[in-house]
Amino acid sequence: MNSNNSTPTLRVLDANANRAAEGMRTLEETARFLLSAAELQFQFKNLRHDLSLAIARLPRLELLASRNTPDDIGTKTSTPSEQSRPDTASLIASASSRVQQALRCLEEYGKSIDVEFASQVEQIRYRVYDVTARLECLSLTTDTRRQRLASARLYALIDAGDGVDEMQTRMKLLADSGVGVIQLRDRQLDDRTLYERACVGASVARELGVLWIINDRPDIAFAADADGVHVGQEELPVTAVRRIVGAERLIGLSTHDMDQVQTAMGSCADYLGCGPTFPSTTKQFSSFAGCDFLQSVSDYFAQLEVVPRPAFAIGGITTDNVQQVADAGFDRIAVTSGLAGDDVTKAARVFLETLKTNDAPVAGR
Ligand SMILES: Cc1ncc(COP(=O)(O)OP(=O)(O)O)c(N)n1
Ligand SMILES: Cc1ncsc1CCOP(=O)(O)O
Ligand SMILES: [Mg+2]
Repeated sequence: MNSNNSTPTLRVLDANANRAAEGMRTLEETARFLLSAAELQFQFKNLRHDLSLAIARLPRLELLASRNTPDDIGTKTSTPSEQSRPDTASLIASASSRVQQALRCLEEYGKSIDVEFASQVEQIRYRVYDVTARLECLSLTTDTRRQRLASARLYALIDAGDGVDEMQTRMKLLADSGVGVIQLRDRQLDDRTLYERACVGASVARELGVLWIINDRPDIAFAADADGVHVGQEELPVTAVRRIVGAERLIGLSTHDMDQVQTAMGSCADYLGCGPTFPSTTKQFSSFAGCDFLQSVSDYFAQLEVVPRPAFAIGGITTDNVQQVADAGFDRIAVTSGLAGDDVTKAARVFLETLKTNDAPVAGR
């Protein structure tokens, strides 16, 4: 091919090499900063590197000389969907499709210039299929966790019970009764047993379709592939917890006053525990934030311009006093003993019915 004939081909190659590299960089940054997916980030980095090696086979000077951006009619056209990127999953899907299309163009047009170049690009394209699918799956799982959290009204805290079977039976009963989130809170277990129970619970929770949260221990939540971790004000700060558990897992944070709630709203916590509301048989307290605190949280959330985080009232909540929680504007609760008795199904029904009939402005929507 003489140089005049090859100029349009080189323009296609130049434009698509840039498009593919830009798209890969977008996906790499998404893996790194939004999803904390180190292995996928590494894969995209390798792909970018291998693409540059393949491009290096093309005549660089001629490629640059063929570039004519001002006259490129394609730079002036964009579709409405290019202007809006609603969520991470759509951003990934759109960047993946751009990269794949660009690689296909490189492959087809590259054949006329260098067959080995086309074959290297083909291999890169296959790897891109795999890595982008994994990234998209990861982001969809992440979004699903937050969506499931947003629709949860009942959150149960359990200990590990007398054995795996008992824990599993309890989890099933809770899930069947309408509980959306279950937390493993057991301060008696050694680390090894806690980890093993966390692993079993993670797989049981997946089957039951409930979220599985580990109390206090981001390391165990991550290692056991739980859905998240819950931490208190005296434990690791949520920024440090986020570094351990990654972007896709949920982080819950306990709050006891309005300063803590406001700080939490500026943090990367996914949900709040608000309390203690009433005296509890599960944990001793010398003072109580009470329903006044819950009411202040509801009032504060109602005047926010941003969407508040889901907030669960906690501490001594029973079927006898849950109406007071609802009256304070909450429609989410986290409960241990109130869902540990013989008739869990009945208690859960009363809780859900009381919270549902709440007409007051609701915290966390
Ligand atoms: C949903 C939820 N809210 C609050 C807590 C309490 O956490 P913390 O203050 O760290 O106290 P301990 O549970 O660690 O004793 C919670 N666990 N879950
Ligand atoms: C862990 C915790 N943090 C505040 S209250 C509480 C205990 C919740 O259990 P219960 O519902 O039995 O009071
Ligand atoms: Mg704690």
